[in-house]
Amino acid sequence: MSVFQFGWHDRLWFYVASCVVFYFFSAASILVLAILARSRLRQVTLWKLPGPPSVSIITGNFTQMFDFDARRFHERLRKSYGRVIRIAGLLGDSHLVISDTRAVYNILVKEHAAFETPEWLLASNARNFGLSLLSIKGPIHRKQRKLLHPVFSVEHLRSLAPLFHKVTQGLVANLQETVSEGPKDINILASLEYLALELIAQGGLGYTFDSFRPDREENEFDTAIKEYMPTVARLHVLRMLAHWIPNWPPSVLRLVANILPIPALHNLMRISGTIDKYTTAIFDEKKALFNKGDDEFTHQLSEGKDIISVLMRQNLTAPREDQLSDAEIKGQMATFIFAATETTSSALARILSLLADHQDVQDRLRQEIYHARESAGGKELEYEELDKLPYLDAVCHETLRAHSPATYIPKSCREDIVLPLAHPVLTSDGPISTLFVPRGTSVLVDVTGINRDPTIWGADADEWKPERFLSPLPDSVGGAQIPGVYSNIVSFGAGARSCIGFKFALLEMKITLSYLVGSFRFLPSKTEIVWRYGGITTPAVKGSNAVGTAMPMVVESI
Ligand code: HEM
Repeated sequence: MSVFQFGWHDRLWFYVASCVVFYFFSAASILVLAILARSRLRQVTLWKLPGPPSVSIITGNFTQMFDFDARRFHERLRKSYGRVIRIAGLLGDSHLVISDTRAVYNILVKEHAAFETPEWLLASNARNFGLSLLSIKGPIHRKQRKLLHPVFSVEHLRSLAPLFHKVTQGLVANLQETVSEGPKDINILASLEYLALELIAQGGLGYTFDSFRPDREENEFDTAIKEYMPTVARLHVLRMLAHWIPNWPPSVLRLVANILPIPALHNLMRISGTIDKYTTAIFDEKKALFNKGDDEFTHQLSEGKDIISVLMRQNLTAPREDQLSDAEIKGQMATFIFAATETTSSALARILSLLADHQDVQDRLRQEIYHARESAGGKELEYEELDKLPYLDAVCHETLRAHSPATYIPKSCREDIVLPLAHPVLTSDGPISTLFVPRGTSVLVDVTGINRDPTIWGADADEWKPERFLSPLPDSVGGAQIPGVYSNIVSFGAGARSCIGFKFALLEMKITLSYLVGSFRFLPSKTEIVWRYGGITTPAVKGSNAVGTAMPMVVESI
């Protein structure tokens, strides 16, 4: 006989409970399906646009689009489907990839309020960096931008140039020591990452990570910076759900995330914990100095000229409604470190890699730098002197054009809108000259698509040719009216959300190149590298599965 005895009333209860559960889940599924069907039907016009076939009912084209090796797929998209492309997202959602200049001008500049940063990206940035430019929108974003704008001005950057020189000299001394016994194959990316980190730490925060101290070893913060972009790239699909996650305290979220069997998520939790620990410590130290008065503040490493110090002073005198809270200032600190490090080190790595492959360009650049130094009486080149070097400028401009660190700028359409197009698009119903974008549609502005459009730049658009920027550009470039804070290219975005640090990045790149190319010869390594996509395009050793990135290169002192 069974141990359990069920009477008729138990069976009745069991039957009723099963019915309730069954009907509840059926109703919930029907509701979810109805919501999904409604949102997919709103996008019905987008189905007629050119685009690749979806490869999965659940993830659409996402695995092809956001994979580490996605660069070949991106190129195929551009070459095969044109300037307005529909790709499939999660559960049949339609995403647009756009490189039509008129449409992009409207997205980034004219209608920027309708095309905001996607909610999932704002929410994910808020969790990792706190309340900063990268995690807010609307009037608060405008308020932060207004207060931050002057500290990124040319006038202020000019005052930071001596600090940039000093930090870069630290890198040169370090490299001289490494190659003192002859040419050596080293991971130059690691040096560039330390440099970018140290420049934003000293110039942005008035803090030092002692990056070039001879006995310095990689610490948890260096690892966090290096692994952040590749880790979030691995979590792309999960991050798209970030804004649905409840607003629990970070410790609770970390606990829950660590229970889930997703190693990249555990890594992200470790990274965001490390960011918070370090930025809180740096902020607290700075705030204590600030409260002691101006004398203490100007005795910082940066003499109080760093971006956050200037911001804290400005904040004190700003009208109350424009002032930033402590949490907002701390958020900017974390944001600057992450926005400035991986992007500029990747851009510099790309330039050195191209210079190693084009020794003639490297020689010509070196001659220009030597000549300028001679004319300056052997002194360090001032901001204006560096800015005026035409070949150095051409090398930077052309590299950022042909190899933009950010391939796409993600936006989300917040209201039904009709975008004008510079070029008609052939849909399955025939050609269209305007594009209807329904509310809720995700849009990827294709930076590389515009930067390399052959109808704008000519048949050699895919080639890296710094000379391009030494003579007047073809009329097609001016005629295309390319939106961009950096002339004629979209690599730093455009409009209200364009890169606030673009002049900082250019100054950093030019000072670094003037020292490195002036002191060393760069030659290709025998170890093959590949450029991996992951939000920012970064180099890695071919075949390596390491999360972090690397770029071996032979460096010779001259
Ligand atoms: C080569 C280097 C860099 C590249 C290619 C780059 C590119 C970009 C791009 C494409 C955007 C997004 C525009 C948009 O969403 O519409 C952006 C935003 C941003 N960048 Fe940069 N960036 C670089 C360096 C820097 C540096 C050095 C800093 C800080 C010192 C910085 C700080 C920021 C910030 C704070 C934002 C958010 C602006 C906002 O939402 O208002 N970036 N950057």
